Amino acid sequence: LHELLNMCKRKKFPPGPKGLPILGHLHLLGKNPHQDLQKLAKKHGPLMFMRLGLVPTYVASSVDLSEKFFKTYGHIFAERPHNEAAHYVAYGQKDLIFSKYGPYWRNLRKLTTLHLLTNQKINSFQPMRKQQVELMIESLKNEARDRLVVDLSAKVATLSTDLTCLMVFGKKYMDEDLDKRGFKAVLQEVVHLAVTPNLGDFFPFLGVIDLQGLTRRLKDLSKVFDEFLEKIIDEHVQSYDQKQSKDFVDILLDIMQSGDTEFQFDRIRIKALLFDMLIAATDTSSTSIDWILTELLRHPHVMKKLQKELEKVVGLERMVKESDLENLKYLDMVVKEGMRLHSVVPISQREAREDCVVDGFHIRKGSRIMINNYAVQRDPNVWSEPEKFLPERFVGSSIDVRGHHFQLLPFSAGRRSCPAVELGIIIVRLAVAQLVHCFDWELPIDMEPCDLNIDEHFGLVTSREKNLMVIPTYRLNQR
Ligand code: HEM
Repeated sequence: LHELLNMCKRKKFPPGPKGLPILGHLHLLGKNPHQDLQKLAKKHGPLMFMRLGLVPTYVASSVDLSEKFFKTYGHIFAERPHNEAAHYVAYGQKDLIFSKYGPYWRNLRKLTTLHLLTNQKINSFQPMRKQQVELMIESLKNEARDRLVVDLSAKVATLSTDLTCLMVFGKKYMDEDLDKRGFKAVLQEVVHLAVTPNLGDFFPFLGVIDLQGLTRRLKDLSKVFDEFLEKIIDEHVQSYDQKQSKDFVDILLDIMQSGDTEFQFDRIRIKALLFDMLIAATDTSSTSIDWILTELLRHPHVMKKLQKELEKVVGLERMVKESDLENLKYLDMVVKEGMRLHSVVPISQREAREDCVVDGFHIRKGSRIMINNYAVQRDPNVWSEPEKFLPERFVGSSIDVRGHHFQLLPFSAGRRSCPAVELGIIIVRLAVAQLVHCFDWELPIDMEPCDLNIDEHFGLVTSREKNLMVIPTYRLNQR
């Protein structure tokens, strides 16, 4: 406390770039803020102070600081920053992703991990995953026969949406089901709006004025979504007794009807959680798969080595099964290395719940913290040749993606990290293994591996800017 009082008096801020009046440092952040912040950190140091509009912001870019913010002082930095959009789309933040840190969030997180994301539940969806991955392979096989250039990003996105819908709702939703704009389009617009920098987030007094018209669009979209979720819940209530296997809606209805929760759990809260599952599960998985395949295409010798491992463990007579995954050690390294170079959530944002001192610098309650996972995963002090795709760096290493190693953060770490790591990892490994095992992949004519574009598009998840276009050739022995 004594140290804190002294700090307050001296107001010692970490170094940082020079800011402008009013805007602060907002003008320094371009379309890929994680890359801009990494460059600035090289100049100003691993802990920087900036002002985004009126919001004091601390940017952490080293492994040491990621451990401090996620773990050592994790209880102080467990809050998500104010987000205008979340208020409208996530039922007044009654969901898990955007809810305020505290007993309500804790109960909801417990409910999610104890009832929806258990190993037993994840295993119960194994036949469904098998079937959906096989459908994707079957459709690619047809295109391979005609030597077509396929939009692999779109295929993987469809797979991911279908897997999510079947797990959460028990059935697939087609484009026209949600609204005339289409299911995927509406989902994407919600996700887009949820991360569009809203002036109200940086200049709270502008929130009410709604200069960008975002609030209008958000209200409109949340209404479309709400009607859709209402319909789904009604359908589930009607077909309640005839169900063999339970999807997430059935499980949540069970919990609501049992009345066993330590907190009020009603229809609004069910809808809020369903909303979360849709936006948290879909693009994260498909984008991770997309990036890993991109790196494999850019590094044909790694692709070959992975195919050799698959030939040895699985053989060319059949497709990959989930039970093979634990024996695919090189696959595990390829997945980790792809996720290290392309974190789909490159910046974890938090808000300080109390005053705190980190590395001798005073951080005031309410300040924003940006942990630049992208910079941490390329920190030259812990990663040699950090810009290179080298799966072999994980040979003999115990580093994994579960949030205990603060240099590798694809699912983030600490209290607000991903509660679905096990599920996410299974989906990513299975899809990558199956695609690499079943096909040889070529780039369209005249394109060398090194020409393959790796430009990023920052959003709620950071994806490839352009879809991945490739030519598959089926490689398993046909019976
Ligand atoms: C490869 C797939 C996935 C990746 C890479 C991923 C990544 C992440 C990351 C990085 C975060 C934390 C963001 C932060 O630090 O602020 C997160 C949070 C979250 N994820 Fe995932 N995720 C994946 C799949 C899933 C799936 C399949 C689900 C649900 C079925 C899910 C549900 C959630 C939820 C609910 C949160 C918020 C937790 C909270 O605030 O307490 N994720 N995810």
